[in-house]
Amino acid sequence: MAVFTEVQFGEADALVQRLGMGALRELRGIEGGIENTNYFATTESGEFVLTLFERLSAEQLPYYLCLMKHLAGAGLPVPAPVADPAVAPPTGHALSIPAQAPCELLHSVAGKPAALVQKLSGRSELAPTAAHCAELGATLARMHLAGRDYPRIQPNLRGLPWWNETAPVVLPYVDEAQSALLRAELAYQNHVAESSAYAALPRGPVHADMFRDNVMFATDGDADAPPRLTGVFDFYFAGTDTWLFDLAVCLNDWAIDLPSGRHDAARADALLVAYEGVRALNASERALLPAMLRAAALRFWISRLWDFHLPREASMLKPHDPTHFERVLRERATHPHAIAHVLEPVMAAA
Ligand SMILES: Nc1ncnc2c1ncn2[C@@H]1O[C@H](COP(=O)(O)OP(=O)(O)OP(=O)(O)O)[C@@H](O)[C@H]1O
Ligand SMILES: N[C@@H](CCO)C(=O)O
Repeated sequence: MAVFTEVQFGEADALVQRLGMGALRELRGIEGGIENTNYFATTESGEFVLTLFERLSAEQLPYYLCLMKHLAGAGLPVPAPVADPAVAPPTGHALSIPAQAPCELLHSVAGKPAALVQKLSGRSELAPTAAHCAELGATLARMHLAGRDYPRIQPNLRGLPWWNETAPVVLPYVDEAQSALLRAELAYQNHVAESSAYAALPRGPVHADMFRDNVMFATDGDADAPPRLTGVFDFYFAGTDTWLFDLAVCLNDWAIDLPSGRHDAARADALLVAYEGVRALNASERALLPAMLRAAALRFWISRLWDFHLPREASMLKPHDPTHFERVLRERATHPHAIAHVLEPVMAAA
């Protein structure tokens, strides 16, 4: 559980009242999450999540908050951030808006930038079936398409430049074999990023962290009804990147045998078929999927090593296990064609 910054009831109350949500009834620190401070806030008008951003700056945040608003407006199950009625939304094209311009979705609490978003109904499914993966795949593709007319651009701040910068910081903490793997994979990913096939990949705003614990499914249906995805949250690692990287992050988390790190073919197949039911992968994407699965494993191996060995103070914090993504990366690098068995049925269905 992570509450890095304690919020006084009175300060949260003042915020929700100013935003027109009525008086605050309850404020509860949230277990889970390692990046930001999160509280459930129940007010007279409903349930919300109050997030205080611990690392992201007020200049970076409008990209994420406006993206959530954009996707929610396009009908995606994404929590809409609550706007401050006293702050006028900026006018003109998003690219012409200075980063320091006031953002109606961004507030300040306990000296930190903060947002208030709708609380999603449902719960995360930590043991997903092929049916959950199909819901996820279709939603991911719809999100990619809905992001095409999102005008803001901000790089994925946990992309290749961050891996290059952070690897030397974590290398002193790993053993020789791990160090060799990390350095070799980084060299490979730098090489892939320079290729013309990589330059040709379609891109746009991507979530880049759509793990099982960032997605909700309905709990109100009968037990035999197919699962229904009710929400995607935690967009604070989003950025402009390739759609394929986003898909690879999802495959590595949703369609995997957790103990071994191997692909689960039935779940990977369901996820890809559903994704392609909304948007077909092109030839460059098919060719680079094995490389992006490795990239996605490397990204989370590095960030977990970083969080594990260089932790921050938090009153409630459980860092994730870095060795999981080391295992996934070894598996993807040793069996780059494992995903081909999954792509074949997708190709046949297309
Ligand atoms: N909009 C929301 N609706 C319902 N629950 C939410 C919402 N946002 C966050 N939560 C709850 O808060 C918990 C922590 O949130 P989150 O995953 O965003 O934490 P974080 O520290 O920002 O991110 P990370 O997953 O990167 O560690 C989630 O597991 C979920 O239970
Ligand atoms: N989803 C990430 C944590 C937040 O970035 C992980 O599992 O390492």
